Amino acid sequence: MKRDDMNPLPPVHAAPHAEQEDNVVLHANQVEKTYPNGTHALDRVRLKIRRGEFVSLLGPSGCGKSTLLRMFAGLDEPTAGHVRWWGGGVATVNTPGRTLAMVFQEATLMPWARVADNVRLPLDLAGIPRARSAPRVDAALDMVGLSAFGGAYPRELSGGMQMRASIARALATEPNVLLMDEPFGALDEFTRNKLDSDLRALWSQRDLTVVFVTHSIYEAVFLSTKVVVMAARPGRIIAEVPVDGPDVRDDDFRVSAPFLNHCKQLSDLLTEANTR
Ligand SMILES: Nc1ncnc2c1ncn2[C@@H]1O[C@H](COP(=O)(O)OP(=O)(O)OP(=O)(O)O)[C@@H](O)[C@H]1O
Repeated sequence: MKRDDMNPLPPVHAAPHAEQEDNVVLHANQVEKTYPNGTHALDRVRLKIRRGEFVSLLGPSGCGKSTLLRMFAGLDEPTAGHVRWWGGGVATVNTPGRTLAMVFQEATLMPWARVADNVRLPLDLAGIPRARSAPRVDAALDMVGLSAFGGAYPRELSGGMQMRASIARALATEPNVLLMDEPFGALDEFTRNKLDSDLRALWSQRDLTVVFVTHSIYEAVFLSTKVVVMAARPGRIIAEVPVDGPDVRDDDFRVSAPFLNHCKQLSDLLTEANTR
């Protein structure tokens, strides 16, 4: 028994409202990060992420992608500059309509707990009673195509299904912003493409802002409304590239001229920045 599809529905939201300042959800303003060991992980990073965008942070190992994502998650602080959430400080997060959830590279499921119990965990921790959390868990499992697996244990799922469960756990919190740190990096290419397609479809159905860390040019172009290109030593942003693609993206998009042109453009940018 295996259903490896996130629930396909028609898209409900259009392009991000890029021109409107009040739609800025996350703002890194001249953010610097130097770790205590002296590593200069981020150099004067300026980035605005607006409501409804799907933004990928793309760059080689060590360019500070995870560091920046962790700052957006409120898990780390800049050594200079500041991060703003919906125009305010970190206390703005977790107020109504302003919630974040994070998905990590590892699924990090509790092996002794059934999938539904794993997905319910953040709701239990938030003290939400079972009567209210149960429909949210069911809805989240349905969104990622795991309705039939709520009673299974993580070991009974494939790697791709475990990542779906991890995404469901984040979605159960009904986040406005989903922060994803290379969630499909450990999966085979076929499964990764499938999950990318389903994630893109899921995003297009919801009022969701996504920030997605990846090393993969192809994945970044397929998923994103905008790709933020980073370089290392020190970690910095070298370009922001809006992706010109259809709202509904399928395998045809992966071989289309705009897709291939964007891949070439990003490859050139990365090569230039990282061979200096
Ligand atoms: N806690 C830490 N202490 C010291 N240095 C750190 C710490 N975390 C990250 N670094 C360093 O900061 C730099 C940026 O790391 P970061 O993990 O943000 O990069 P990344 O682009 O996400 O890399 P990868 O793609 O390999 O995950 C790297 O040189 C890394 O070694």
